[in-house]
Amino acid sequence: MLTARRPPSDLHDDPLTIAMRPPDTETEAERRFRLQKEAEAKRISEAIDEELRVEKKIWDKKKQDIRLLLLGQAESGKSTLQKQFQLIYNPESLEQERISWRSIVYFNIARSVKHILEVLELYGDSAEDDALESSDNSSNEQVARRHVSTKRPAPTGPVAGSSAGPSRIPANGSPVSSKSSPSSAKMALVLENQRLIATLRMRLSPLVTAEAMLADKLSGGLRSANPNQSKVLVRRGWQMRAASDAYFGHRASKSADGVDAIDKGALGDGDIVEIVHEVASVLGACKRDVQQLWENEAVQKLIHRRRLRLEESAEYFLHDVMRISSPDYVPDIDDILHARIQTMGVAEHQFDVPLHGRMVTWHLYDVGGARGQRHTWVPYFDDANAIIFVAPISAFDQYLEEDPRTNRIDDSLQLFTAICSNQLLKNVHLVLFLNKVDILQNKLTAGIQVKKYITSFGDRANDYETVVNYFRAHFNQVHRKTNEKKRVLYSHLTSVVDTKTTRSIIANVRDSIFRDYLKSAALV
Ligand SMILES: Nc1nc2c(ncn2[C@@H]2O[C@H](COP(=O)(O)OP(=O)(O)OP(=O)(O)O)[C@@H](O)[C@H]2O)c(=O)[nH]1
Ligand SMILES: [Mg+2]
Repeated sequence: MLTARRPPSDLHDDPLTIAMRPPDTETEAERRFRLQKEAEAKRISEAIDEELRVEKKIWDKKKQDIRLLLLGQAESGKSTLQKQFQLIYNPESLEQERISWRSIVYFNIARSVKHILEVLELYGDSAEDDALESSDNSSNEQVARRHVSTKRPAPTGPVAGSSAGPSRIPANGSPVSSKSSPSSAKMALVLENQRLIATLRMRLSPLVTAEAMLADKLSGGLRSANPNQSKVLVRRGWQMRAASDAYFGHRASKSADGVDAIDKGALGDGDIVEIVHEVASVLGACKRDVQQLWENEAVQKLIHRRRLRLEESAEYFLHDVMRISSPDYVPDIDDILHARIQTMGVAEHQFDVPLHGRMVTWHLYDVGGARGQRHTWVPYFDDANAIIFVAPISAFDQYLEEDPRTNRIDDSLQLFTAICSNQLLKNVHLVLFLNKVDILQNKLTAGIQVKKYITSFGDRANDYETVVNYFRAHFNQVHRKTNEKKRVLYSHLTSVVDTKTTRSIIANVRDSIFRDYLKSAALV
C-alpha cells in the first residue's frame, strides 16, 4: 500500500519556522532590536559571500596564469634573460629602472679596476714571466666527473672571483723566471711601466675605496662571509628603491614590474644616492687613469695569457669608460643587459602576454643560481608550468666560485640531471638555453683548447660546430636518460645579451609554452 506524504499546506507547521518565531509576548522595542540584529547578520553573511566570490575569481584566474622558472647555475644568464622578457613585455618598467642601473655599472667598473690592480700586484706589476708561461701547459691534474671527464689545469694565475688554489708566485710577489733575464732595454721598459702602474694605483685608490662602499650599500651589509665568495648579492625590488630614492627621495613599495619591494632596508638608508653621486665624481676624476690601466700592455698581456680573468661584463664597461663617466650618464639597454649583480633568493616578475586576443599573465621566477641559493627554488616547483634551464656552454674552462674544484659545465650537467629527474617537475614544459655562444666563439677563436679542460673531448676538432654539438649531445643524453614521460626538450643556442636574436627565440619559446598550455586547458 502506498503511503502519501501530507502536502506542506501550512508552513507554520515547519519546526524550524516555529523555533525561529518570536515569542507572542515580544514588545515593540524587542522587535526593533531583533530586526536590527537580523539585518546585521544578513549584511555580514552577504559580505562573506562576496569575499568568497572574489577569492574564487582570483583563484580561477591564477589557475590560468603561466608560471615560468628560470633555472641554472650562477652567472649563466638568467637575470639577463629576464631583462629581455621585460624589454619585450614591459618595456616601460625597464625604462623606469634605467637610472638605478647606474650604481651597478659603476660597481662593475670599480670592481674590475680593483681586481686588475690586485692581480698586477701579484705579478709584480709586470707580465714578463716567461717561466710561468711555459709551465702553463704542464698541468695534468685530472678531476674525474660523472658526465664529462673534466680536468682542472693547475692555476696559472689568479682567477677572477675565485680562490684559484696554490699559485706559483713567491711571497715577495715577483714571478719566477727560469730563463735568462730580459735585455736591459726591455728591462728599462718594464721598469718604466711598473712606475706608471704604481702611479695609476695611487690615483685609482679612491675608486677602489668606492667599490667597497658601493658593495656594502648594494648588498645592505649582506655580503658573504665566505672569502671565496666575494660577490655582492641584491634582493628583489632593489631597482625601484634605488630609482625612487634617486628621483623622489623616498622608497617605493612596488617595483616597476610589479614586484613587491618587501625587503625594505636592502639598500640601506636611502644614502645610496649620495654614494652613487660620490662614485660618479670619483669616476669622472679618474676616467683617463681607468682607460690607461685598461689599455696598459702588461694588463692586456696578463689577460691574453689568462693570468688575469675578469668578469664577463668587464671588457664591455672598461672599453666604454669615457662614455660611462660623463656626468649625465644614464645606462642604455645594452649597459643594463651587461651589468652584473648576483640574484639572491627568487625574484618574481609579472608580464601580460597576448594569446588569441586576450592577455595571459606570466609569472617569471628568476632564481639565484649559486649553490647556496638553490634550496630557495623548491617551493616554486609545485605549480610551475615551464622551465628555461640556462647553461653557459662557454664555461668549459671555468670553475665554480663557490667550489673551485668543480668545472662549470660539469655543474650545469649535474644540475640539469637533478631538474630533469625531479618528480615535481615531471610534467613541466622544458626548454634548454645553451647560452653564451658568443663567448664560446671568442674563446675558440683565441685558441683555447676544450680538451685541456674536458678530457673526454679527446682529439675532436676545436671548432665551434664540433664543440657545440659535443656539449649539446651531453645535455640531450641527460634528458633522454631521465625522460620517463616522453617529454620534448626544446633547446636553443643563445647569446642572451643579443636583443635581436633573443627576441625571436623568446617568441618561439612563448609559442611552444602556449601550445602546451592550450593542450592542457583542453583536457581540463
Ligand atoms: N657576452 C655574453 N654575456 C652574457 C650572456 N649571458 C649573460 N651574460 C653576462 O653574464 C653575466 C652574468 O649574467 P646574469 O644574468 O647576471 O647571471 P645569473 O644566471 O642571473 O646569475 P645569478 O643571479 O648569480 O644566478 C652578466 O654580466 C651578463 O651580462 C651571453 O650570452 N653573452
Ligand atoms: Mg641573476
